[in-house]
Amino acid sequence: MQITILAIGKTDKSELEELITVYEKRLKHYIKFQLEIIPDIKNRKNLSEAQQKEKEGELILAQLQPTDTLILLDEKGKQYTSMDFAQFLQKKMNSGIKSLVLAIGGPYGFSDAVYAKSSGKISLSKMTFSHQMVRLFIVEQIYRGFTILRNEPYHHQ
Ligand SMILES: C[S@@+](CC[C@H](N)C(=O)[O-])C[C@H]1O[C@@H](n2cnc3c(N)ncnc32)[C@H](O)[C@@H]1O
Repeated sequence: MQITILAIGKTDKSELEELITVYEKRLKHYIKFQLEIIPDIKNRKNLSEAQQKEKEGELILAQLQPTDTLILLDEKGKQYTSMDFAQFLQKKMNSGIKSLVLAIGGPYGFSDAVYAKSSGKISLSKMTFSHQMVRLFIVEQIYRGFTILRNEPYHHQ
């Protein structure tokens, strides 16, 4: 299985980005992994919030392959402990799917079309985080999940 984090927004040279790269590199020892960034829409000042969400939704859906299983990072989604999230990853691998795509939305979240295409929603907290922080948190949790599955000394209960 391959895991892709699909995110709307900018890449920048912030300290967060550096940390994301650290976990990205670590994760690649366990699984095929990629972070795919869809650049911000240009001229979005002319768009209403609904129009921007719609357009971002089209860009997200255009990236998907028929073999992708799409899960959304969404504050209204299901919350997991890290142990349960590790089991979630294991179950996805056991199910034989080729590709798990974890999507992070833009400033106004996901369009209805994206929700309709998704197979589930995961919440990292009831609080709202910036898309950049969500990138870091999810990549660290995926890494943590694999260390749990391998019984490696990273996660302590
Ligand atoms: C700035 S937030 C958008 C918030 C927007 N009000 C919404 O309804 O989703 C940008 C993206 O970060 C992700 N995100 C933010 N907080 C999250 C959380 N607590 N759990 C999971 N994903 C989150 C979601 O993918 C969201 O679309």
